Amino acid sequence: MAELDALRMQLADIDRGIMELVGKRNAIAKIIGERKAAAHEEVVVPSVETVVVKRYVDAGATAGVSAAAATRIARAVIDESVEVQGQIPRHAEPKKICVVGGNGAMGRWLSAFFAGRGHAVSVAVLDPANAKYPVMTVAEACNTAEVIVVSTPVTTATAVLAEIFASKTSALVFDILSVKSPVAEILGNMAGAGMNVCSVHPMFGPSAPSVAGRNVVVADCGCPPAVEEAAVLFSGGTILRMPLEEHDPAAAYVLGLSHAVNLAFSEALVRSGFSAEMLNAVSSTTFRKQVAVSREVSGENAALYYAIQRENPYNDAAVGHLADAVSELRTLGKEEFCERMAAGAAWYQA
Ligand SMILES: O=C(O)C(=O)C[C@]1(C(=O)O)C=C[C@@H](O)C=C1
Repeated sequence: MAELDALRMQLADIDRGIMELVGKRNAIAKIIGERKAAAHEEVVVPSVETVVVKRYVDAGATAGVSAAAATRIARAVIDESVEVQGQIPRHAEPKKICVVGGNGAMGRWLSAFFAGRGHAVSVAVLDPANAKYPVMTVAEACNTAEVIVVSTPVTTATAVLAEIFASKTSALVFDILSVKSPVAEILGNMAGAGMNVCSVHPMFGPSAPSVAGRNVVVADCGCPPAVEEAAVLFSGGTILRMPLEEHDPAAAYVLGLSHAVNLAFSEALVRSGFSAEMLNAVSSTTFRKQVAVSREVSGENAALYYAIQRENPYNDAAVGHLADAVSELRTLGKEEFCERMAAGAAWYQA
């Protein structure tokens, strides 16, 4: 026992040393982050990350650490420096920004995010008593705000955009909907009428600690300068510029399909009659990973997830591929099964 205790104390010393080193690494990452913030550069640099991961794997090989563990450790320290860099305030030219729907989960996230960057944030909300920022109406925002963010559910976004359209405001206007088809026409009409409008989709939820390392789609609906103006507001994130019509076909896979897989997985578990406790006790590696994702998905905003399944017209095809693939899996011969598995592996490699 005494021997084990002594060995554990040695490990404790090493663990503290590792944390000290990670802290030193964070401090350097912070300085790099400050330089990036000043230059409005993205936090994540994938080419550098590849070099860093390789460095860990190579050093691990010399030190007797498996490549898998070295990769996980590399990812953990890189993710940590991305979060550190994400907390660094980015000083943009301060703007008067009104978040319509500022009491919703993403509305609150955006309000805090913009306020944290020194912008003057106001909100247009149905329940002013619960607002955390000064409240104004959409009409007032059209007269006074420099940026109007439509962060309402898809069901009300068109009416809000119509009111903004009618005002002919000169403000930068964008929505943050997960599905763009229902608003594509009005956004195009607004741009056609010379308004400063684009469409943004932060590819993360309201629990994100910062925009660093997270994808933000900034879609062009006919006014390219609006895309650049909106991109600056999200500087530090990984900005993906695309034409608006390309958003929903891709979102059908990165949102619709991946949600459907996880919802169906949870549904199958509910139908199984087994308890979570029982299956977790016998879990395999794949089951454990899948449960972690599906469990998180099952706790998300159901109304939003319903809209993502139903409002994107491209979803049917994406989820249709899933339904076909699952039903065919049950009858495929061995050879075809192996071919399809190989085709899947090749798709990821490409
Ligand atoms: O080299 C940088 O630019 C860093 O910010 C450091 C670092 C790292 O932790 O190694 C972090 C984030 C980048 O994506 C790449 C590398």
